[in-house]
Amino acid sequence: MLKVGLTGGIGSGKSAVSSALSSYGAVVIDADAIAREVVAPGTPGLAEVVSEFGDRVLAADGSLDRPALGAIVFADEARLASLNAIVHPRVAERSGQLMAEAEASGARVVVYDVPLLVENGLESLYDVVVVVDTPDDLRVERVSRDRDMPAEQVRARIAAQADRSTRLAAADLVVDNSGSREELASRVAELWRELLERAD
Ligand SMILES: CC(C)(COP(=O)(O)OP(=O)(O)OC[C@H]1O[C@@H](n2cnc3c(N)ncnc32)[C@H](O)[C@@H]1O)[C@@H](O)C(=O)NCCC(=O)NCCS
Ligand SMILES: Nc1ncnc2c1ncn2[C@@H]1O[C@H](COP(=O)(O)OP(=O)(O)OP(=O)(O)O)[C@@H](O)[C@H]1O
Repeated sequence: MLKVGLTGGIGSGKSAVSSALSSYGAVVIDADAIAREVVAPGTPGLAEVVSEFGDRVLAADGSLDRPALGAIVFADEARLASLNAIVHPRVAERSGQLMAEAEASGARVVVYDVPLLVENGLESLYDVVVVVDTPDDLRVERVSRDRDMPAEQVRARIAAQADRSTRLAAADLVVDNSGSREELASRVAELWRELLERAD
């Protein structure tokens, strides 16, 4: 099984790439989705987050108030490090389980979609590291256009992540997403051919 680490900063287009790879037949594991599961209502992860940050990060229904927590941690490096220390080990454990399940199921290519691959030094866990590369300004424009997130909050997250050259230095393959969605689709088709060759 070929293990692919797919990374890129906020709004680079990882989800678009991983959903196309999934339609070609890759098994996709999504770190952002796992990071939500491990702090779902009733989990020890959520209890730990509340004990660290207080009730102000709980919504009225008892779930995590993600915008409230985001506003705290992306304005303060030390607070972000505390959150990461709670969430990341749980994400690592769960994604390791899912990776093992993919292997047992006979998957040929598994793609781990993870924004913080470079930041967390995870390169050696993968046979191939794919970086989705999109200029910062375009990422700010796309995310603030498509999601309910003001441009300055997107910039705060960019500032909390590896810079472009650091991320590119870790790449075995790069997918340029500075063009249209159609251009991205044809680049992902090429990427899939390349991954299949490497899986043989
Ligand atoms: C702070 C939280 C609650 C904000 O939630 P929100 O729904 O607004 O964002 P979401 O989780 O969908 O993340 C969107 C994007 O923000 C960026 N981002 C998220 N967490 C981090 C982080 N710790 N460091 C840098 N960038 C981050 C990533 O590009 C991610 O794709 C949430 O991001 C979180 O719990 N982060 C810590 C866990 C984490 O590192 N997740 C990333 C993958 S493991
Ligand atoms: N080539 C493109 N042209 C225009 N919009 C795009 C293009 N590629 C992606 N987008 C849009 O940009 C936004 C960010 O893309 P996507 O959600 O795939 O990024 P991501 O890397 O998964 O982000 P995150 O790190 O926040 O999870 C989405 O709203 C998506 O629809």
